[in-house]
Amino acid sequence: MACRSNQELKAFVNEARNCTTFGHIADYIPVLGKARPDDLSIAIYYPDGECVSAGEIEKKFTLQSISKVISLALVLMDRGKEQVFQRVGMEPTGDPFNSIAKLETTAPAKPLNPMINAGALVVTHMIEGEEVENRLQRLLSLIRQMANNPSIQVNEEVARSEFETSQLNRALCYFLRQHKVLDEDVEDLMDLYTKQCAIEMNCLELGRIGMVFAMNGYDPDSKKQLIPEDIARICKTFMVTCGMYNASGEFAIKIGIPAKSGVSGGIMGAVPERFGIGIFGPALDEKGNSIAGIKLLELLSENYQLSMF
Ligand SMILES: NC(=O)CC[C@H](N)C(=O)O
Repeated sequence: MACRSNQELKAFVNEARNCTTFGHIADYIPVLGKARPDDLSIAIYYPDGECVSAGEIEKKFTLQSISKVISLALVLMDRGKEQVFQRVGMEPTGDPFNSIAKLETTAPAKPLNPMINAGALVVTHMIEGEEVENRLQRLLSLIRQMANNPSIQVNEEVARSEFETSQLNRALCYFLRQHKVLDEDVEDLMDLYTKQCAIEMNCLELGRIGMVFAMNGYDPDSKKQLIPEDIARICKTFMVTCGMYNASGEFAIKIGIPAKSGVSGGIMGAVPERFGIGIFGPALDEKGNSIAGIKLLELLSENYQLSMF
C-alpha cells in the first residue's frame, strides 16, 4: 500500500521542505533563476485515476532533462532500436549531464547514453518531421496524451533564454557534427532542443506521465498503448541507470525507483505497475537534482517500501 491521503503526503512535504535551504536554483539558463527556492510540490497518480497531492501543486515548471525520456520514446517509435542505438549508447557516464569529456576519449564519438546532453541532442535530431515546428508538435502531441492535457505548451521565455545562452550545448552539437553523428543545422537543432526542454506543466501532469511509464506505456484511462511496452521498458531502464545524472547509483540504492530529473527542479518517478510520481522543487543539490524532491522520495520509499530491488 502506498500513500492514499493528501494529509499524509503533506506531512512528508513539510519535512522535506526543510532541506530546500541547502539547495541552489539553477541560473545558467537565466529565466530559471526566477524560481522560488522553497517551493515543493508532489503528486502521486494511480492507474485507477486517483491522485493524491501536496504543496504548491498549481505551480508550473519546464521539463528540461525530463523531456529526454519522452523524446527517446518518440524516436525509438520513429526509427526503431537499431538505428537509434547506432548513434547513441546505453552506458552511464559518471560525469555531469553537460560534460563534453567522454566524447573525445571514446571512439567513435558516440554519446554514451541518451540522458546526457550530448546523447539527448542526438536523439532530438532524430525526431521525424519536415521542420522544427512540425517535429516539436509531434513530441508535444505524445506528451499531451501522456499527461492527459491537450493545452500543454512550450514556455517561450524559458526556451529563448536557453537558446540565447546555450553555448556549451552548441559546442557539443558542432563536435558531434564534425564526427558525423549529427547531420542537421546546429541552430535548427538548438531551436528544437531548447523548446523541447521548455515544455511546461505542473506536478499532477508530470505524475500522470510517470503513471503511463509505470504501466509500461499503457494509458488505462483512454485504454491506449501510447508507447509500445518494449520501448517503455527501455526508457525506464535508462531512468534507473542514468536518470538522476551522476547520482543515479546512490539514488538506486537509497530509493530504488526509476526516475528522471531536470534542472528546473522536476522529478518524474515511475513505480513499476503501481503509480507515477511528479515532483517540483527548484532548489537543487550539487549534482543538479531537486534536493527536497530527493528527500521526499526517500521518505516515500522508506515508508512504503517502494524500492524495486
Ligand atoms: N539537466 C538538465 O535538465 C539539462 C537540460 C537543459 N536544457 C540543458 O541542456 O542544459
